[in-house]
Amino acid sequence: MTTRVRPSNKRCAVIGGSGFLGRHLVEKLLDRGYSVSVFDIRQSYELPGVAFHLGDLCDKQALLPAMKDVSLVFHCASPAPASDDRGLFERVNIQGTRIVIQACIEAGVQKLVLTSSASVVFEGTDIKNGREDLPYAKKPIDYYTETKIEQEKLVLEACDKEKGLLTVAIRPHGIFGPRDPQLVPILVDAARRGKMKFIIGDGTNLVDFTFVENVVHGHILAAERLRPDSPICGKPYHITNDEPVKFWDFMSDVLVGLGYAAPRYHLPYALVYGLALLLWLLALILRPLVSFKPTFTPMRVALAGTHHYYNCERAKQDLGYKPVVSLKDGIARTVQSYPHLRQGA
Ligand SMILES: NC(=O)C1=CN([C@@H]2O[C@H](COP(=O)(O)OP(=O)(O)OC[C@H]3O[C@@H](n4cnc5c(N)ncnc54)[C@H](O)[C@@H]3O)[C@@H](O)[C@H]2O)C=CC1
Ligand SMILES: CC(C)CCC[C@@H](C)[C@H]1CC[C@H]2C3=C(CC[C@]12C)[C@@]1(C)CCC(=O)C[C@@H]1CC3
Repeated sequence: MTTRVRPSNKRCAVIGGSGFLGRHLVEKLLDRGYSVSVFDIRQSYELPGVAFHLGDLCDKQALLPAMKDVSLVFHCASPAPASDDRGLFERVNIQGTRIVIQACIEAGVQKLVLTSSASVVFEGTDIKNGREDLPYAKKPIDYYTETKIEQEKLVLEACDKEKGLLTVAIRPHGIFGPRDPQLVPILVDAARRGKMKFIIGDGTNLVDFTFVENVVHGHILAAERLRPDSPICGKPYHITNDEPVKFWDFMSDVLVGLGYAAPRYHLPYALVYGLALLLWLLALILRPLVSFKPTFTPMRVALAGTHHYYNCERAKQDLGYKPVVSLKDGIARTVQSYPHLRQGA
């Protein structure tokens, strides 16, 4: 049996702690002896040692009690990219993040760790071994990305040693793992509708998929290394599995692991992208009358048909980061965790 020690400087808050990444982060923080307040619009589980505070992060008065006596805040809340709701993304990711920063300053929080995204530099064209000094996307592909860029800028600019708030941004890419509500469920839904027979493009494009425990590891290292004299203050860090993989090999491994056929037939990338763009426009125009959500959005098609993998040397150097779970083990553990999504279940 392990005894949990809870020193007072190990009090932290996780905004978005009911979500996929947030809950994995909370579980690891508890293991490491932290006491945790979760702030979220919903409560998705119960755990001893976790105090839940329900509310919208755009409401400072609701946030402040969750930050009481807390020295470290993780901000990993965001509307899901699939919501494609510009107003919601702007309100939560931009205005809400301003409020999170104000609340941290008011509550005397010393460290703020943001979950950003490697996609802040992605414009739909190849990124090979991209480093953190790539410029932000000038033409972000969707509202999610557009507002993640602004969110990251706000948090990094808020790093102020004089005011006593230190900040850092973690940029994960393609997070996957048990309980993910996005990648595997969307993939399986597409397979069940017969839409996963096709490979978009020639199928050789390399991408990063990052097992959730590696992302958590990167966040905790960043939090623990964030000190006034450390080089990480106000900087973004790529956190990946450091094992770029062919997008369609990864999809096939997950599909086959769950009992579905791997995609086989090739479709030209430009054709599928064009169709996805048309469908997206149609959905936008018809939104007041009918609501439909295309599976193949321009963002998903771009992610499926281009190279996008990132260099995480900076995290290795400054944070001492090294993935703790390999891609192979991560895929096996993920597949095993979705018995209800198996073919025929
Ligand atoms: N899933 C992925 O592949 C990647 C995710 N990210 C980032 O990681 C973070 C976590 O993502 P996931 O865990 O995948 O998403 P998730 O949807 O599972 O979790 C997000 C959480 O934020 C909460 N939330 C949303 N709006 C809120 C509001 N107004 N006030 C309070 N709570 C609110 C939700 O209720 C949810 O529990 C997000 O910031 C996302 O942008 C970055 C790169 C890749
Ligand atoms: C229908 C198929 C072409 C694709 C099915 C799988 C996709 C749902 C996922 C493949 C890459 C994923 C991804 C994200 C969401 C889920 C995928 C599109 C993000 C957009 C999530 C938020 C981010 O910050 C970046 C991610 C990049 C990879």
